[in-house]
Amino acid sequence: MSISKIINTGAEFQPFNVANKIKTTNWVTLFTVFISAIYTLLYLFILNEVKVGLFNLAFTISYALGLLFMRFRAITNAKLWFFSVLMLHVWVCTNIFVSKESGFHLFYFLVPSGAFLLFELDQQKEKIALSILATLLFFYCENTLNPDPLIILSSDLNSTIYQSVVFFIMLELVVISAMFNQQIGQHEMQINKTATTDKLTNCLNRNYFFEEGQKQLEIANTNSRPFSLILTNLDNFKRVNDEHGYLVGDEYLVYFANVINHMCKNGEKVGRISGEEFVITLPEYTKAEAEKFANKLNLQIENSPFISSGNKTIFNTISMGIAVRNSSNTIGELVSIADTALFQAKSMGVGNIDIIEQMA
Ligand SMILES: Nc1nc2c(ncn2[C@@H]2O[C@H](COP(=O)(O)OP(=O)(O)OP(=O)(O)O)[C@@H](O)[C@H]2O)c(=O)[nH]1
Repeated sequence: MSISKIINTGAEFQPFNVANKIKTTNWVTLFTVFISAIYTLLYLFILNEVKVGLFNLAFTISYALGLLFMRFRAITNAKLWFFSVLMLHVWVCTNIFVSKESGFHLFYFLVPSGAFLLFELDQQKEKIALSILATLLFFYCENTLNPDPLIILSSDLNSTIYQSVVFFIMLELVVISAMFNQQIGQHEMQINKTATTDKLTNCLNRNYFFEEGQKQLEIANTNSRPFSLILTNLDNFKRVNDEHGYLVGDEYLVYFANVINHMCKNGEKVGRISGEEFVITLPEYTKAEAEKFANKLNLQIENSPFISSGNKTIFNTISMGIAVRNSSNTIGELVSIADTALFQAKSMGVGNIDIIEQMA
């Protein structure tokens, strides 16, 4: 089983934020299995303490069992299991295997930050309960002498183990912080995408298109450069839905958006401003160039029928209205002019283009 498969255990088909936390939990679990395995090897092969080594191996396996909970989608239980095993393990190390001089109980410091990283935002009870429990256990271990440890360590070995504990805590803190940063970054990207993009076609959504289009238009207005805009409308799209079903209609919209996007290589912005209406900004395009672009798009759609995933062939046409900037417009005004042109194109039948050039 590959590492990425283990990391993704239980995350399949989960919403983005839940999947993120599951993957992080699986990472932390794997990392802890790795650290615990190192101590198992230390007990078995350096200290020659077979009984303690086997005990520690049982804890190492117990951490890994958390992945089984994930596999069966018991997500909260998997997280609670992880922290329970961790706290019990630290307690056994400090109070049975060796003594507090080893510093094993410092691992309790990781519990609050780990709990806040791994549990969901609304799982306050779990986070607070685990943090309080870890604090209490830390003070219990700190103030309890273990007069009869299973392994009596020299002060040098105690010091080595103490330093290894501090090292692993630092390492885990770095890993936890890096994951935290990554989670925040991914969430920001996701929020940004949702706020700006049309989910079906990946074109700009209506609001963001108007923002971006306005920026482009202001540059053109300031520098008195050509600027055109095309409003496209699929002809008789209702019939596509009615004849082939809504899902095929969706596929057609994605196909249409891809055709437009493939033609846009010079900073044009493509937005989906309503169900079957797309709008394209054409910075630096004169009237003739905009017309050429529209004709090319028209031909592309008319000459290449769309074949759906269920092998349905759809021939369709588009109508377009073009607005050409000739004075200081807002993007809203240009879309509205293009809409008038589109209305005129539609009134002539299907597959037509009409163009309105603003007088200066
Ligand atoms: N599949 C799918 N259909 C959509 C979506 N958004 C809008 N529609 C459909 O688009 C169709 C638009 O219908 P109309 O406004 O009558 O347009 P039309 O059939 O293209 O007619 P004309 O524009 O006059 O050529 C309706 O059937 C809507 O349900 C979408 O996201 N997916």
